[in-house]
Amino acid sequence: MRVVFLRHGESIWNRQNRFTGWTDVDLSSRGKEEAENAAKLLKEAGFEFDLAFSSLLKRAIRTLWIVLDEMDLMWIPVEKSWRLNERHYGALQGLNKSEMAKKYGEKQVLLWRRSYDIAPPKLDINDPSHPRFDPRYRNLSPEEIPSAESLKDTLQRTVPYWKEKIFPEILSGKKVLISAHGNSIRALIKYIEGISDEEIVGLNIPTGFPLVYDIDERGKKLSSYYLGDIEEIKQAQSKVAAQGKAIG
Ligand SMILES: O=C(O)[C@@H](CO)OP(=O)(O)O
Repeated sequence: MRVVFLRHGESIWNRQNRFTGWTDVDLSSRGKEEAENAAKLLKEAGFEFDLAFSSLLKRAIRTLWIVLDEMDLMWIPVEKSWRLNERHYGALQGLNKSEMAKKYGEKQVLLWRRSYDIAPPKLDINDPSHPRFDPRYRNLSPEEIPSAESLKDTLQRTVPYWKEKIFPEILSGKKVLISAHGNSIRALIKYIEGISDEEIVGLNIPTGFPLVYDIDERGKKLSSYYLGDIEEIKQAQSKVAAQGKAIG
């Protein structure tokens, strides 16, 4: 059994190196090209899909639209859920990662960005950008609506969705594509691979490269690989890691 994860193409705030989280920022023009390229890679490798999942954020949705359009698969069912959203970056949303590293140190920024159980400072509950004011989250209970999330919090909402909605479809033989975000994908991979809390710090997902997982009937990893040029992918991963450096 197989599933493909795709982190959305570069967003406007990725380009500006700002913490994004649940802020609904669109793709940059480069991000759109990355999505087109992802579709090309999938087509060239002979992939087909019966069903797709995405978050409720337009950078993942538009990436999926572009991929499905390029693959002539716009007709397949798509299920969107807040559970696949990026982790909520709390009060850091909108701030520049490199400037935060200058102000608080690279170590602190690494803890905020990549540690398993440290959550960033909370977004004020009365801040107009708080998700409780956003109609797309109106069906969530107050306990489900975050003001900030650690990777652990993100895992606690993505894994139940994987178990209840996504994995049963894969088990029934469907070919599934998941368009999501750096940290919602990290959370799912942590679960699928059984990566330790310490090791997860080193995992960075680049934008726009399809990530293929072959899994067993328990949903655990057999093997995984990216589609695309290995050197380009490594470079893109290092670039993501370096966004927390105090340079520039
Ligand atoms: O800002 C964000 O929402 C995420 C993804 O772009 O960033 P990071 O890689 O720092 O977790």
